Amino acid sequence: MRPVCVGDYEALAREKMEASHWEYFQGGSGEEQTLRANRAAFERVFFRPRVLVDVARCDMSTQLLGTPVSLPVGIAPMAYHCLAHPEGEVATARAAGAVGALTVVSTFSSRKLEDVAQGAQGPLWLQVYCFRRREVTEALIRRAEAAGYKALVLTVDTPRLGRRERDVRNGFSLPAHVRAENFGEELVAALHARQPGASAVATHARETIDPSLTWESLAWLRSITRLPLVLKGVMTGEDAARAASLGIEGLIVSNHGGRQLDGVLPALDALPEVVRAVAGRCEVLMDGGVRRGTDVLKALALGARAVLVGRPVLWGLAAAGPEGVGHVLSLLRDELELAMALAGRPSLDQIDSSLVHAP
Ligand SMILES: Cc1cc2nc3c(=O)[nH]c(=O)nc-3n(C[C@H](O)[C@H](O)[C@H](O)COP(=O)(O)O)c2cc1C
Ligand SMILES: CC(C)CC(=O)C(=O)O
Repeated sequence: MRPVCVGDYEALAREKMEASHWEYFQGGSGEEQTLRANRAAFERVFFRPRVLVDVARCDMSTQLLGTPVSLPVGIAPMAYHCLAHPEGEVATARAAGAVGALTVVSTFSSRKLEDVAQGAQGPLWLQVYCFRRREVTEALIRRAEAAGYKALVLTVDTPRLGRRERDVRNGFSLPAHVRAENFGEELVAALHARQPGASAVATHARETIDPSLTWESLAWLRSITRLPLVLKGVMTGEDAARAASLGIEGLIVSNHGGRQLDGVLPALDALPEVVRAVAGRCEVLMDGGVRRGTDVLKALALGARAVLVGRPVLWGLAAAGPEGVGHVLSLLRDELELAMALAGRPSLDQIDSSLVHAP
Protein backbone atom coordinates (compact mmCIF):
# COMPACT_ATOMS: atom_id res chain seq x y z
CA MET A 1 0.00 0.00 0.00
CA ARG A 2 1.19 3.56 -0.72
CA PRO A 3 2.37 5.25 2.48
CA VAL A 4 -0.40 7.20 4.20
CA CYS A 5 1.80 9.28 6.47
CA VAL A 6 5.42 10.38 6.59
CA GLY A 7 6.26 7.80 9.25
CA ASP A 8 5.34 4.99 6.82
CA TYR A 9 8.39 5.91 4.75
CA GLU A 10 10.76 5.16 7.61
CA ALA A 11 10.50 1.37 7.38
CA LEU A 12 10.47 1.43 3.58
CA ALA A 13 13.68 3.46 3.52
CA ARG A 14 15.41 1.26 6.04
CA GLU A 15 14.84 -1.82 3.86
CA LYS A 16 16.52 -0.11 0.92
CA MET A 17 19.61 1.16 2.67
CA GLU A 18 22.94 -0.25 3.74
CA ALA A 19 22.83 -0.51 7.55
CA SER A 20 25.69 1.87 8.42
CA HIS A 21 24.37 4.52 6.03
CA TRP A 22 20.93 4.20 7.57
CA GLU A 23 22.41 4.63 11.03
CA TYR A 24 24.24 7.78 9.93
CA PHE A 25 20.90 9.23 8.83
CA GLN A 26 18.90 8.13 11.84
CA GLY A 27 21.34 8.54 14.67
CA GLY A 28 21.81 11.19 17.31
CA SER A 29 24.64 11.89 19.69
CA GLY A 30 25.34 10.29 23.06
CA GLU A 31 22.29 8.69 24.69
CA GLU A 32 20.08 10.19 21.96
CA GLN A 33 18.10 11.91 24.72
CA THR A 34 17.61 15.05 22.64
CA LEU A 35 16.74 13.02 19.53
CA ARG A 36 13.84 11.41 21.44
CA ALA A 37 12.90 14.63 23.21
CA ASN A 38 12.45 16.50 19.93
CA ARG A 39 9.55 14.17 19.10
CA ALA A 40 8.16 13.96 22.62
CA ALA A 41 7.93 17.77 22.83
CA PHE A 42 5.22 17.82 20.17
CA GLU A 43 3.13 15.38 22.22
CA ARG A 44 3.04 17.78 25.16
CA VAL A 45 1.37 20.54 23.15
CA PHE A 46 -2.40 20.47 22.57
CA PHE A 47 -4.70 22.57 20.41
CA ARG A 48 -7.47 24.98 21.40
CA PRO A 49 -9.51 24.97 18.17
CA ARG A 50 -12.08 27.64 17.28
CA VAL A 51 -15.36 26.63 15.65
CA LEU A 52 -17.85 28.14 13.19
CA VAL A 53 -15.11 29.73 11.15
CA ASP A 54 -15.31 29.71 7.34
CA VAL A 55 -12.56 27.27 6.38
CA ALA A 56 -13.70 26.60 2.81
CA ARG A 57 -10.27 27.79 1.64
CA CYS A 58 -7.07 27.44 3.64
CA ASP A 59 -4.09 29.45 2.43
CA MET A 60 -0.63 28.16 3.36
CA SER A 61 1.45 30.42 1.16
CA THR A 62 3.95 32.81 2.72
CA GLN A 63 7.34 34.46 2.20
CA LEU A 64 10.63 33.48 3.78
CA LEU A 65 13.14 36.36 3.74
CA GLY A 66 11.23 37.77 0.82
CA THR A 67 11.11 34.50 -1.14
CA PRO A 68 7.57 33.30 -1.89
CA VAL A 69 6.86 29.68 -0.89
CA SER A 70 3.60 27.79 -1.18
CA LEU A 71 3.85 26.21 2.26
CA PRO A 72 5.63 26.95 5.55
CA VAL A 73 7.56 23.67 5.35
CA GLY A 74 11.02 23.43 3.81
CA ILE A 75 13.83 20.93 3.59
CA ALA A 76 16.54 21.09 6.25
CA PRO A 77 20.15 21.03 5.09
CA MET A 78 21.45 17.47 5.19
CA ALA A 79 24.72 16.06 3.94
CA TYR A 80 25.05 13.24 1.41
CA HIS A 81 21.62 12.60 -0.11
CA CYS A 82 23.38 10.25 -2.56
CA LEU A 83 23.54 7.71 0.27
CA ALA A 84 19.77 7.47 -0.25
CA HIS A 85 19.50 7.78 -4.04
CA PRO A 86 21.90 8.19 -6.97
CA GLU A 87 20.38 11.54 -8.01
CA GLY A 88 20.82 12.86 -4.49
CA GLU A 89 20.16 16.55 -3.83
CA VAL A 90 19.23 17.20 -7.46
CA ALA A 91 16.22 14.91 -7.05
CA THR A 92 15.36 16.35 -3.64
CA ALA A 93 15.41 19.98 -4.77
CA ARG A 94 13.47 19.22 -7.93
CA ALA A 95 10.74 17.51 -5.91
CA ALA A 96 10.61 20.35 -3.38
CA GLY A 97 10.42 22.94 -6.13
CA ALA A 98 7.48 21.12 -7.70
CA VAL A 99 5.43 21.71 -4.54
CA GLY A 100 6.79 25.25 -4.05
CA ALA A 101 8.83 24.41 -0.95
CA LEU A 102 12.18 25.87 0.11
CA THR A 103 15.27 23.64 -0.01
CA VAL A 104 18.30 24.40 2.13
CA VAL A 105 21.28 22.71 0.49
CA SER A 106 24.12 21.49 2.73
CA THR A 107 27.76 22.52 2.38
CA PHE A 108 28.33 18.76 2.24
CA SER A 109 25.86 18.04 -0.55
CA SER A 110 26.76 15.04 -2.65
CA ARG A 111 25.83 16.85 -5.87
CA LYS A 112 27.42 20.15 -6.89
CA LEU A 113 25.48 23.16 -5.68
CA GLU A 114 25.31 24.42 -9.29
CA ASP A 115 23.77 21.14 -10.49
CA VAL A 116 21.20 21.29 -7.69
CA ALA A 117 20.30 24.85 -8.73
CA GLN A 118 19.99 23.91 -12.36
CA GLY A 119 17.46 21.15 -11.68
CA ALA A 120 15.43 23.02 -9.06
CA GLN A 121 12.39 25.13 -9.89
CA GLY A 122 11.92 26.33 -6.32
CA PRO A 123 13.82 28.59 -3.94
CA LEU A 124 17.21 27.51 -2.60
CA TRP A 125 19.27 28.63 0.37
CA LEU A 126 22.81 27.38 1.00
CA GLN A 127 23.87 26.09 4.41
CA VAL A 128 27.43 27.09 5.22
CA TYR A 129 29.98 25.57 7.53
CA CYS A 130 32.77 28.00 8.13
CA PHE A 131 36.06 26.28 7.32
CA ARG A 132 39.39 26.86 9.01
CA ARG A 133 40.54 27.86 5.52
CA ARG A 134 38.35 30.91 5.03
CA GLU A 135 39.08 31.05 1.32
CA VAL A 136 37.27 27.72 0.91
CA THR A 137 34.13 29.15 2.53
CA GLU A 138 34.40 32.34 0.54
CA ALA A 139 34.66 30.44 -2.75
CA LEU A 140 31.59 28.38 -1.81
CA ILE A 141 29.61 31.54 -1.10
CA ARG A 142 30.66 33.13 -4.40
CA ARG A 143 29.45 30.05 -6.23
CA ALA A 144 26.13 30.10 -4.36
CA GLU A 145 25.58 33.73 -5.29
CA ALA A 146 26.37 33.03 -8.95
CA ALA A 147 24.01 30.03 -8.98
CA GLY A 148 21.08 32.06 -7.61
CA TYR A 149 20.86 30.89 -4.00
CA LYS A 150 18.73 33.38 -2.05
CA ALA A 151 20.20 33.23 1.48
CA LEU A 152 23.05 31.76 3.51
CA VAL A 153 22.40 29.60 6.54
CA LEU A 154 25.41 29.54 8.85
CA THR A 155 25.30 26.51 11.14
CA VAL A 156 26.52 27.60 14.56
CA ASP A 157 26.01 24.47 16.67
CA THR A 158 28.86 22.48 15.14
CA PRO A 159 32.34 23.63 16.23
CA ARG A 160 32.95 19.87 16.16
CA LEU A 161 30.62 16.97 15.41
CA GLY A 162 28.69 15.47 18.32
CA ARG A 163 29.72 11.95 19.24
CA ARG A 164 27.34 9.77 17.29
CA GLU A 165 28.01 6.41 18.79
CA ARG A 166 26.27 4.48 16.04
CA ASP A 167 28.77 5.92 13.54
CA VAL A 168 31.68 5.25 15.87
CA ARG A 169 30.62 1.60 16.28
CA ASN A 170 30.15 1.21 12.53
CA GLY A 171 33.43 2.92 11.67
CA PHE A 172 31.29 5.02 9.33
CA SER A 173 32.93 6.51 6.26
CA LEU A 174 31.62 7.54 2.85
CA PRO A 175 31.55 4.92 0.09
CA ALA A 176 33.62 5.82 -2.99
CA HIS A 177 30.56 6.76 -5.08
CA VAL A 178 29.27 9.37 -2.59
CA ARG A 179 31.43 12.50 -2.46
CA ALA A 180 31.25 15.97 -0.97
CA GLU A 181 30.99 17.28 -4.53
CA ASN A 182 31.44 20.96 -3.75
CA PHE A 183 35.11 20.40 -2.95
CA GLY A 184 38.33 19.20 -4.49
CA GLU A 185 39.89 15.87 -3.64
CA GLU A 186 42.45 17.07 -1.08
CA LEU A 187 39.72 18.61 1.06
CA VAL A 188 37.48 15.55 1.20
CA ALA A 189 39.77 12.51 1.05
CA ALA A 190 39.44 11.95 4.83
CA LEU A 191 35.69 11.32 4.44
CA HIS A 192 36.48 8.05 2.67
CA ALA A 193 39.18 6.85 5.06
CA ARG A 194 37.68 3.96 6.98
CA GLN A 195 38.90 3.70 10.56
CA PRO A 196 37.48 1.04 12.86
CA GLY A 197 36.09 2.68 16.00
CA ALA A 198 35.91 6.16 14.51
CA SER A 199 33.54 8.17 12.34
CA ALA A 200 35.29 9.56 9.27
CA VAL A 201 32.80 12.45 9.03
CA ALA A 202 33.59 13.44 12.62
CA THR A 203 37.34 13.25 11.99
CA HIS A 204 36.94 15.26 8.80
CA ALA A 205 34.79 17.91 10.52
CA ARG A 206 37.42 18.29 13.21
CA GLU A 207 40.08 18.89 10.57
CA THR A 208 38.11 21.29 8.40
CA ILE A 209 35.43 23.20 10.36
CA ASP A 210 36.70 26.25 12.27
CA PRO A 211 36.03 25.74 16.00
CA SER A 212 37.17 29.27 16.82
CA LEU A 213 34.22 30.95 15.08
CA THR A 214 32.64 33.71 17.23
CA TRP A 215 30.10 36.52 16.98
CA GLU A 216 32.95 38.70 15.72
CA SER A 217 33.39 36.35 12.73
CA LEU A 218 29.93 37.34 11.49
CA ALA A 219 31.30 40.72 10.42
CA TRP A 220 33.68 38.88 8.10
CA LEU A 221 30.79 36.89 6.62
CA ARG A 222 28.82 40.09 6.11
CA SER A 223 31.77 41.72 4.41
CA ILE A 224 31.97 39.07 1.70
CA THR A 225 28.30 38.73 0.72
CA ARG A 226 25.09 40.68 0.29
CA LEU A 227 22.89 37.62 0.74
CA PRO A 228 20.69 37.59 3.85
CA LEU A 229 22.16 35.64 6.77
CA VAL A 230 20.39 33.01 8.83
CA LEU A 231 21.93 31.40 11.92
CA LYS A 232 21.03 27.73 12.40
CA GLY A 233 21.29 26.17 15.82
CA VAL A 234 20.33 29.09 18.08
CA MET A 235 18.65 27.66 21.17
CA THR A 236 18.46 30.49 23.73
CA GLY A 237 16.86 33.88 24.06
CA GLU A 238 20.27 35.36 24.93
CA ASP A 239 21.88 34.30 21.65
CA ALA A 240 18.73 35.17 19.69
CA ALA A 241 18.71 38.72 21.08
CA ARG A 242 22.39 39.13 20.24
CA ALA A 243 21.82 37.92 16.67
CA ALA A 244 18.86 40.27 16.24
CA SER A 245 20.84 43.22 17.54
CA LEU A 246 23.52 42.46 14.92
CA GLY A 247 20.90 42.61 12.17
CA ILE A 248 20.90 38.89 11.33
CA GLU A 249 17.88 38.32 9.09
CA GLY A 250 16.83 34.87 10.22
CA LEU A 251 17.26 32.23 12.93
CA ILE A 252 16.62 28.51 12.87
CA VAL A 253 15.88 27.14 16.31
CA SER A 254 17.49 23.73 16.04
CA ASN A 255 19.53 21.19 17.94
CA HIS A 256 20.68 19.61 14.69
CA GLY A 257 18.12 16.83 15.02
CA GLY A 258 19.70 15.66 18.29
CA ARG A 259 23.06 15.09 16.59
CA GLN A 260 25.17 17.68 18.44
CA LEU A 261 25.00 18.41 22.20
CA ASP A 262 23.00 15.56 23.71
CA GLY A 263 20.72 16.66 26.54
CA VAL A 264 19.97 20.00 24.96
CA LEU A 265 16.37 21.19 25.10
CA PRO A 266 13.93 20.00 22.42
CA ALA A 267 13.81 22.56 19.62
CA LEU A 268 10.07 23.10 20.04
CA ASP A 269 10.56 23.99 23.73
CA ALA A 270 13.29 26.53 22.90
CA LEU A 271 11.16 28.22 20.24
CA PRO A 272 9.01 30.54 22.44
CA GLU A 273 11.97 32.13 24.23
CA VAL A 274 13.73 32.79 20.93
CA VAL A 275 10.59 34.30 19.42
CA ARG A 276 10.14 36.51 22.48
CA ALA A 277 13.78 37.65 22.46
CA VAL A 278 13.87 38.72 18.82
CA ALA A 279 10.50 40.51 19.08
CA GLY A 280 9.90 40.52 15.35
CA ARG A 281 13.40 41.72 14.42
CA CYS A 282 14.24 38.57 12.47
CA GLU A 283 12.36 35.65 10.96
CA VAL A 284 12.37 32.56 13.16
CA LEU A 285 12.19 29.02 11.77
CA MET A 286 12.60 25.75 13.63
CA ASP A 287 13.51 22.14 12.90
CA GLY A 288 13.71 18.88 14.81
CA GLY A 289 11.12 16.14 15.07
CA VAL A 290 8.54 17.51 12.64
CA ARG A 291 6.70 14.47 11.27
CA ARG A 292 3.07 15.62 10.91
CA GLY A 293 1.04 18.55 9.64
CA THR A 294 -0.18 18.97 13.21
CA ASP A 295 3.47 19.31 14.32
CA VAL A 296 3.89 22.12 11.80
CA LEU A 297 0.76 23.84 13.13
CA LYS A 298 2.06 23.59 16.72
CA ALA A 299 5.40 25.13 15.76
CA LEU A 300 3.65 27.95 13.89
CA ALA A 301 1.41 28.59 16.89
CA LEU A 302 4.50 28.84 19.10
CA GLY A 303 5.91 31.52 16.83
CA ALA A 304 7.80 29.86 13.99
CA ARG A 305 7.35 31.43 10.58
CA ALA A 306 8.09 28.04 8.99
CA VAL A 307 9.59 24.67 9.85
CA LEU A 308 12.23 22.57 8.16
CA VAL A 309 12.03 18.81 7.87
CA GLY A 310 15.10 16.59 7.97
CA ARG A 311 15.13 12.80 8.08
CA PRO A 312 11.66 12.21 6.55
CA VAL A 313 12.93 13.73 3.31
CA LEU A 314 15.77 11.22 3.21
CA TRP A 315 13.28 8.43 3.94
CA GLY A 316 11.16 9.51 0.97
CA LEU A 317 14.24 9.79 -1.23
CA ALA A 318 15.59 6.36 -0.26
CA ALA A 319 12.21 4.64 -0.56
CA ALA A 320 10.93 6.16 -3.80
CA GLY A 321 13.38 8.74 -5.21
CA PRO A 322 12.08 12.18 -6.16
CA GLU A 323 8.48 10.91 -6.08
CA GLY A 324 9.03 9.89 -2.48
CA VAL A 325 10.32 13.35 -1.53
CA GLY A 326 7.37 14.97 -3.31
CA HIS A 327 4.96 12.64 -1.53
CA VAL A 328 6.49 13.33 1.89
CA LEU A 329 6.08 17.08 1.33
CA SER A 330 2.56 16.75 -0.03
CA LEU A 331 1.53 14.58 2.91
CA LEU A 332 2.77 17.29 5.28
CA ARG A 333 1.08 19.99 3.21
CA ASP A 334 -2.27 18.16 3.11
CA GLU A 335 -2.11 17.34 6.82
CA LEU A 336 -1.35 20.97 7.64
CA GLU A 337 -4.21 22.17 5.46
CA LEU A 338 -6.61 19.79 7.19
CA ALA A 339 -5.31 20.77 10.64
CA MET A 340 -5.78 24.48 9.83
CA ALA A 341 -9.37 23.80 8.77
CA LEU A 342 -10.15 21.75 11.88
CA ALA A 343 -8.52 24.36 14.10
CA GLY A 344 -10.55 27.19 12.59
CA ARG A 345 -7.43 29.02 11.30
CA PRO A 346 -7.71 29.22 7.49
CA SER A 347 -4.66 31.45 7.01
CA LEU A 348 -1.19 31.61 8.51
CA ASP A 349 -1.72 35.06 10.00
CA GLN A 350 -4.54 33.67 12.14
CA ILE A 351 -2.21 31.17 13.82
CA ASP A 352 -0.91 32.40 17.17
CA SER A 353 -0.24 31.16 20.68
CA SER A 354 -3.95 31.20 21.54
CA LEU A 355 -4.21 28.08 19.36
CA VAL A 356 -2.20 25.93 21.76
CA HIS A 357 -2.25 24.85 25.34
CA ALA A 358 1.46 24.35 26.02
CA PRO A 359 2.76 23.00 29.35
C1 LIG B 1 21.79 12.77 7.80
C2 LIG B 1 21.77 14.19 8.30
C3 LIG B 1 22.72 15.08 7.83
C4 LIG B 1 22.69 16.41 8.27
N1 LIG B 1 23.59 17.29 7.74
C5 LIG B 1 23.54 18.58 8.11
C6 LIG B 1 24.38 19.54 7.50
O1 LIG B 1 25.17 19.23 6.61
N2 LIG B 1 24.30 20.82 7.93
C7 LIG B 1 23.42 21.22 8.90
O2 LIG B 1 23.38 22.39 9.26
N3 LIG B 1 22.58 20.33 9.47
C8 LIG B 1 22.61 19.04 9.10
N4 LIG B 1 21.73 18.16 9.65
C9 LIG B 1 20.71 18.62 10.61
C10 LIG B 1 19.41 19.03 9.88
O3 LIG B 1 19.59 20.21 9.14
C11 LIG B 1 18.24 19.29 10.85
O4 LIG B 1 18.66 20.21 11.84
C12 LIG B 1 17.68 18.05 11.53
O5 LIG B 1 17.81 16.90 10.72
C13 LIG B 1 16.21 18.28 11.86
O6 LIG B 1 15.69 17.25 12.58
P1 LIG B 1 14.77 16.06 11.96
O7 LIG B 1 15.71 15.16 11.21
O8 LIG B 1 14.22 15.43 13.20
O9 LIG B 1 13.68 16.66 11.10
C14 LIG B 1 21.74 16.81 9.23
C15 LIG B 1 20.80 15.90 9.70
C16 LIG B 1 20.80 14.61 9.24
C17 LIG B 1 19.76 13.65 9.75
C1 LIG C 1 29.07 16.00 7.42
C2 LIG C 1 28.45 16.57 8.66
C3 LIG C 1 29.23 17.79 9.10
C4 LIG C 1 27.03 16.89 8.34
C5 LIG C 1 26.19 17.10 9.53
O1 LIG C 1 25.98 18.20 9.96
C6 LIG C 1 25.56 15.98 10.17
O2 LIG C 1 25.85 14.82 9.84
O3 LIG C 1 24.74 16.22 11.07
